[in-house]
Amino acid sequence: MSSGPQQSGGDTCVLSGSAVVDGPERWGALGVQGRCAAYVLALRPWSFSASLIPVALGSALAYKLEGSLDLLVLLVCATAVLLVHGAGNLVNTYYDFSKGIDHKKSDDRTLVDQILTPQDVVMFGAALYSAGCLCATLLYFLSTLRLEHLALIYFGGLSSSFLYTGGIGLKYVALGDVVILITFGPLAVMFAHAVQVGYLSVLPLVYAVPLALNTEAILHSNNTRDMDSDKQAGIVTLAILLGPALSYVIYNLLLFVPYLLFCILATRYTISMALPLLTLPMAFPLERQFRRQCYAQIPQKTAKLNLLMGLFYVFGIILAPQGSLPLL
Ligand SMILES: CC(C)=CCC/C(C)=C/CC/C(C)=C/CC/C(C)=C/COP(=O)(O)OP(=O)(O)O
Ligand SMILES: Cc1cc(O)c2ccccc2c1O
Repeated sequence: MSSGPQQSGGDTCVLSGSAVVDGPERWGALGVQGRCAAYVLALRPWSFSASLIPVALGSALAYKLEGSLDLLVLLVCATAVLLVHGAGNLVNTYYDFSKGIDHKKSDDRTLVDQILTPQDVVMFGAALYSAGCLCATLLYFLSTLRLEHLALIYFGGLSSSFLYTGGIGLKYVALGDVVILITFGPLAVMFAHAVQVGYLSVLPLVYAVPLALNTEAILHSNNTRDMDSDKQAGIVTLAILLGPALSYVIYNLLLFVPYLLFCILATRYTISMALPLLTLPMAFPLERQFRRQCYAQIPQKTAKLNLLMGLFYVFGIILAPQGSLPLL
């Protein structure tokens, strides 16, 4: 684990480093337990709330607006989405390593530090995709959603998770942000809603907007932090195209526009929509850290904010008086 001071933008940033790495000898010495921990950490579980919250949001909407909530369907749906997300993270680990993008100082050093072999990562990713497909099959039997609709959304999510870095590698041509905005927002929310109510609806897409923007803030801070090494590796991200100053503007928009939307919802519809505003005090230190270019832990801290903001958003929907939520 790296820790120490980093001079940046005239301020000193304290680096607390990634939680993943201790060195291959240590993992080897830990035996089966150590290998299991290596597999779990390779998934980068700190990011999982980004896919679980949209599932909670879609299910809360189904419960509140249609009165439908099946806990088993919710559990299987959350597992499917988590498995596809985890597999996407592994595909990202594999391709970033094979293209020489991950290095000794990267957030993800599973392959760089030989904690796992590329073969391990490929096998693990394939196992997660297979388990995800099993869950989708189970959902077909548990939900009344038509097969073609279920397959369309599920395989849309699965192919996005692969194509983010695999195949054409959308992340490498500055399209990663679009993939994240769509998959972690509208797609996952619509999926969770559709398996509960049994049909596709545009309403969850609209409710997904504030959450999707905040989730994209996680990725954008990640890409801003990695700007120099990504440039050296010859890939193009939105952060590289924009540069540090505009990237800061975009980060602020992604961080604060959702709060503006919650203010509008709270004043025009129901006060319970003001609940996510309770996380505003967590957003200001992130803005300051970004401005000082202390990027080290911003993605993880933004993910924490995303989890809390998302939870308050879901509670806000559940607590809203009947008939008070906008139906478009
Ligand atoms: C609707 C269904 C069934 C599923 C949706 C499930 C989801 C949310 C899938 C998205 C999977 C996906 C695109 C994963 C990629 C995650 C990601 C942004 C990894 C980070 O990549 P880097 O930008 O390389 O970050 P690092 O620098 O930390 O490696
Ligand atoms: C690993 C990782 C890293 C990220 O920066 C993410 C950002 C948004 C959503 C998911 C992410 C993720 O899984």
